Amino acid sequence: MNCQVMNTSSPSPSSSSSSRNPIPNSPLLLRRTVCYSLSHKTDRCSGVQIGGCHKTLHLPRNCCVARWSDAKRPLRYPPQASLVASESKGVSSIPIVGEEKIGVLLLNLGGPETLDDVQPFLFNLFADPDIIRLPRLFRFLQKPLAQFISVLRAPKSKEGYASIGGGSPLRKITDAQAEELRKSLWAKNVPAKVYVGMRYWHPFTEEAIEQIKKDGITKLVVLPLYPQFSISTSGSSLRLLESIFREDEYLVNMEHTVIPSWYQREGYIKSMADLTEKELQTFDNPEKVVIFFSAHGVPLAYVEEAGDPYKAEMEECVDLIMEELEKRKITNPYTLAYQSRVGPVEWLKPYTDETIIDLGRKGVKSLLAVPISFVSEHIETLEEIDVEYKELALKSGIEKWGRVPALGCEQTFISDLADAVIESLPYVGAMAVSNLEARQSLVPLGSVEELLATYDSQRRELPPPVTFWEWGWTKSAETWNGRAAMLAVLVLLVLEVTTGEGFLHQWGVLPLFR
Ligand SMILES: C=CC1=C(C)c2cc3[nH]c(cc4nc(cc5[nH]c(cc1n2)c(C)c5CCC(=O)O)C(CCC(=O)O)=C4C)c(C)c3C=C
Ligand SMILES: [Fe+2]
Repeated sequence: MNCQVMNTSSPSPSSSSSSRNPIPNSPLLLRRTVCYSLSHKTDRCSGVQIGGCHKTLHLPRNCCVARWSDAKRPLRYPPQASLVASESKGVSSIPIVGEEKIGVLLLNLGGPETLDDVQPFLFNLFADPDIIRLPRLFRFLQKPLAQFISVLRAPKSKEGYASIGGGSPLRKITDAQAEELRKSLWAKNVPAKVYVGMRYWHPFTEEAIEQIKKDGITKLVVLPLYPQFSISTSGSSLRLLESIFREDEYLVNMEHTVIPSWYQREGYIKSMADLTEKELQTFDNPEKVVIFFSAHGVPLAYVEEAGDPYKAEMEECVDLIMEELEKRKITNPYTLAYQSRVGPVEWLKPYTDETIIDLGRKGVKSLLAVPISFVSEHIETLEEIDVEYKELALKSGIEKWGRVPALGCEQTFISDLADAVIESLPYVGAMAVSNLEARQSLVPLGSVEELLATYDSQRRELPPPVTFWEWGWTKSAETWNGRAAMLAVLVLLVLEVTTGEGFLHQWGVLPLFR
């Protein structure tokens, strides 16, 4: 990990080119061009489009949209001397530029810090309606269901966390990133305080917001630490923020903007290419290595039914990294697959495990895994990729396995995040910048409410991505077993709630409110 992990208390301040060579028969071959239709088509839509264009995003008329290149014009801030709080003097009061107090809120997932945290962490995760969205009629079952699934999943998850040292490194890494971002902003003459708000574990988003209020922040930039946008990650955190903002007079009046995704930023792409290039050099024949992008999956329905831009952003992100590598005369074969699926429903394909086996079968001997959906080391890089997928690859005939580290506090990356924050400042509180043609992200920069209105506005039901048990020998049998199990448990839960008797009452899970 390239972070100097700090023990800060929290919330802490803080195109296709013919020379490129995708794997033969890889699904990526058919999905080279990311296409999205707005009221104006963008350049990217002029490429070859095979395999179906993903959903149209309908933007609200007054949607706040920023153009990175526009926003790159230098911003005029008062010189360092006019700052009220000077970092070097160790003054702990909040930095003020003019009358404004600038804050940056980093949103992240959070992870259990000890094995005892695992089950309650899982409860928080499964209680999130953006992870399990129950039919309206069954919404009242969200918490008992979350309790049930978390208790059942905890032993398996605990094993994983035990194998990476007894807890998730996420908090420490995110705190360190926050501190580096703060330093970078100050170095660029933008004195801002940086906060960390986690979705499912400490420091919770609510805690960060309390601190932001206490500090009297007047302008807030919300920056999810996920390069690509998904309903299940950034979307979920923004949904939570929306509800917190709506109920609070201070927050309603505080100006803010959101940077919903930033996978297309030059600094991020260059940093990913740098790390990949470096790691390729550890192989005997670097040019023969297959670059294997592995992204965290989401259930297919998120993309196909709810309009999640995640898959499109992921594919475009891979394209951009490969384009950058190509500029450096690196034209290795590459592919993209999705990992970490949970439960019986269909997730984004191709799956990482199946793709590894397939590549082995095709005679690939060297593989470099690139985790691409997350910027910190976490359980899915340290355990799933480094241990499980490596083992699978070696069994499948792959002889040399490598893995690109997560970005962590890599300097170019952090500096670019600071630039993203600075470029977004003119849009804090701004409305109705409607240059759609210039829009470079599939999800526009904007305020929380506007942003959430651009996708998933109907919040349709999503099939639960998890089930309680699986058996059977075929995928289809597992699917139906899972659905039957789900239905059975729902019926049991309904009976419990209506009769006041049953196994959840025996375990003390119900009633929820005593
Ligand atoms: C972009 C990243 C992520 C997406 C998309 C995502 C969707 C998603 N995740 C689950 C279920 C679980 N995720 C778990 C851990 C976890 N997830 C991400 C990132 C994304 N999740 C990270 C970084 C982590 C690890 C945090 C850490 O502690 O290091 C877990 C818990 C671990 C386990 O038991 O496997 C679950 C469960 C779903 C269902 C989902 C989409 C709907
Ligand atoms: Fe996850």
